[in-house]
Amino acid sequence: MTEPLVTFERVEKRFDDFVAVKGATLDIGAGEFVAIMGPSGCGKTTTLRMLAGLDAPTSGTIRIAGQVMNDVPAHERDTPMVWQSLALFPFLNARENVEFGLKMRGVGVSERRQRAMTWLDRMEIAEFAERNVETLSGGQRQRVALARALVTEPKLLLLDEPLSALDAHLVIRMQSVLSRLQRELGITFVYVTHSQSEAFAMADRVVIMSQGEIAQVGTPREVYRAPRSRFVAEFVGRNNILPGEVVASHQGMVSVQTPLGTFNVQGDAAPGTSASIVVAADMMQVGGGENRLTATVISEEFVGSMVTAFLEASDGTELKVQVQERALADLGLETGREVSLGWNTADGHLLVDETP
Ligand SMILES: Nc1ncnc2c1ncn2[C@@H]1O[C@H](COP(=O)(O)OP(=O)(O)OP(=O)(O)O)[C@@H](O)[C@H]1O
Repeated sequence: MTEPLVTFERVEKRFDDFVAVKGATLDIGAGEFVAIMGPSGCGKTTTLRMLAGLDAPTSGTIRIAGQVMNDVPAHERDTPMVWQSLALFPFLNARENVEFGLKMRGVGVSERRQRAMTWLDRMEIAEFAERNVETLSGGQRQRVALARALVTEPKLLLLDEPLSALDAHLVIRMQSVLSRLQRELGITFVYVTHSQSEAFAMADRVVIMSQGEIAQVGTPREVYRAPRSRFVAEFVGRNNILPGEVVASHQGMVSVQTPLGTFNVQGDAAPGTSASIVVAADMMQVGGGENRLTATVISEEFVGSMVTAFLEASDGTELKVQVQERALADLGLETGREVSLGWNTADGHLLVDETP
């Protein structure tokens, strides 16, 4: 990582007796796009609000560019926040909304007008500059909000579910706008979202939170292919999780005995250890693979050109296989059919149970 722009050191936030964020330790590099994700109530927004200066940590230290920020109020920071509800001024037009932050900083009329227009142009909405924001579409308003946040050229932009009110097709469009903008400007983005696809599509690294704690930090690929806990394995993507016990261990390879059979996986754990094998749905094969089991097709879910087939093994374990829609018939993945599933040992991931 480049020199961290943001550091959280054992940050805790309490609301009376309730601990919303616990012991958060995290570095965010300058120019990084970091997504914070996790289930509702896990502490994502509280983490972002502490970065914005809207909430102060109860303990621990937050630094931005090396400076301790714990008690620096929002208006003395250069950390604008964009969120779903936008908070544009309804009585101002698009340009005036964008100019607002510059006006507050005492930038003169002609300079602020010119800077606002530059940003509206960059966001491809210059033609709507003089329109009242109430008359703009959701996507156009979101671009005004982004232009307003970026016109002061901050080093750090905070985004809280900024696309959640938009239609699906606009979300995809805005994702590419945001990604391009972030790369071109080299601004650090911290982006809170419920949506795994949004986080994975844009972020360099994702932070997965659970009940106020950081469960894992890594690239989308790392958290998807090598989840560190059952929580992360279940939260991220369509993983098959086969719990069991290590029965043999030899030179970086272990055998895990599960109710569905004994399977090999790369890793290290002593015999007797409780562990699971995690296999991503797109690594599961129909009628192939070094580790095999049988299961019955229960249902199918279509997402674009991909299909996820849900199956049930003899002991009731739910399994998932992701395949191309056009391969579905050839693979015989029809509801009610019993099929052989398998995966190659190198495609499995060992998850040693956390000690309670
Ligand atoms: N001002 C407050 N007073 C009391 N409790 C609060 C306050 N703000 C947040 N909380 C609690 O802290 C927890 C974390 O809230 P937070 O808004 O950070 O969650 P989140 O992960 O962003 O959730 P969501 O995805 O639903 O927005 C929640 O249980 C919430 O009720």
